[in-house]
Amino acid sequence: MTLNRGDKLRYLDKRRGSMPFAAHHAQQQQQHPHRRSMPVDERELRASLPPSPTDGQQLAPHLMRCASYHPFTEDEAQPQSGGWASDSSDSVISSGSDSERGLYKVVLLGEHGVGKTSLARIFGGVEDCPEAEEAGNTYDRSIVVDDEEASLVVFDIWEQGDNQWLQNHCMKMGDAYIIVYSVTDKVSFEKASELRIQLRRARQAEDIPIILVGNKSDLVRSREVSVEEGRACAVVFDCKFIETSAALHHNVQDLFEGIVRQIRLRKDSKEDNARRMANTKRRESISQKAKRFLGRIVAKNNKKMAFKVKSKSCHDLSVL
Ligand SMILES: Nc1nc2c(ncn2[C@@H]2O[C@H](COP(=O)(O)OP(=O)(O)OP(=O)(O)O)[C@@H](O)[C@H]2O)c(=O)[nH]1
Repeated sequence: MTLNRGDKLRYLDKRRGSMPFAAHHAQQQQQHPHRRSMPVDERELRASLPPSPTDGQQLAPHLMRCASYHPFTEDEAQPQSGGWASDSSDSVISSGSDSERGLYKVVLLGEHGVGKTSLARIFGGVEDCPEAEEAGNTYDRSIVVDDEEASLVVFDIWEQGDNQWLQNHCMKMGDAYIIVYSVTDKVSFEKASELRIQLRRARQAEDIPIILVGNKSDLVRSREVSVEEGRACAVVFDCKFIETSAALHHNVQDLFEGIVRQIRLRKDSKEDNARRMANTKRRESISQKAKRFLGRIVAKNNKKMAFKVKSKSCHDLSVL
């Protein structure tokens, strides 16, 4: 959706229904769409974070309803109960970050017209709804991936141009990022690389899940970016890669499931590392420490090998 500059923020006060991916679409249409409200301006957007998830009412075997978000008004300096209210009345407020509570913020980045909104609307299940144009720019829902529920809030608020505050905010707020380009537009592909660099700068020490998405793969005749170029870019920028077609709903579900898997894999490996470090520190002798040190040097020399392995795995969204 191409909006005039400023439109995206202006739309933030609108409400958005949550519905399923295509496979469940017909079934979901009969159910009540879940709605959420968004902040009206920058002040409220700032105040609105972080929300907390509380509810997951079953909508379909694969997709579930997610908690509603209520932005704070000026008079509400901090929400009494965490800023989220579930559709059911029994909101439970817990301490800890959103990601600790299993709510993940996924931010879409990319040039104008590459298909960010189309992908987000498919995720939100509202692409064919008459209210889609009226709706806001965030899409929240819970999805079941590998038999485990995860709640995602997908933010389609990125704006190219000179809204520095919004851009900085986008770069900092995400638990995961989807950088979209159009395979029919080389400039958008180059922009995707720039965005990856910007993101790396903004989140230097962090290992955030990022998926590079080549959208519009259905437009075969006007393709300007090959699959190989996309994959090579993902390897260089150390992120995952997938081609999608929002028009055909191709790979869109895999994309959002993939982002959940990438988030989980990092979370698991962080926990494993912490556990391993604690154990190692306790037991490690000097000779073992020396071995580990040498191991690291050898690993550095094997970078070329690592590159090859990575290029094979960058399209596999279920591994690190
Ligand atoms: N053929 C084809 N068209 C697509 C696809 N995805 C999006 N489009 C079309 O491309 C145009 C732009 O799509 P949007 O989803 O609005 O793109 P956007 O990135 O949100 O654009 P901005 O809101 O301007 O940043 C629309 O006309 C879409 O229908 C796709 O996979 N295939």
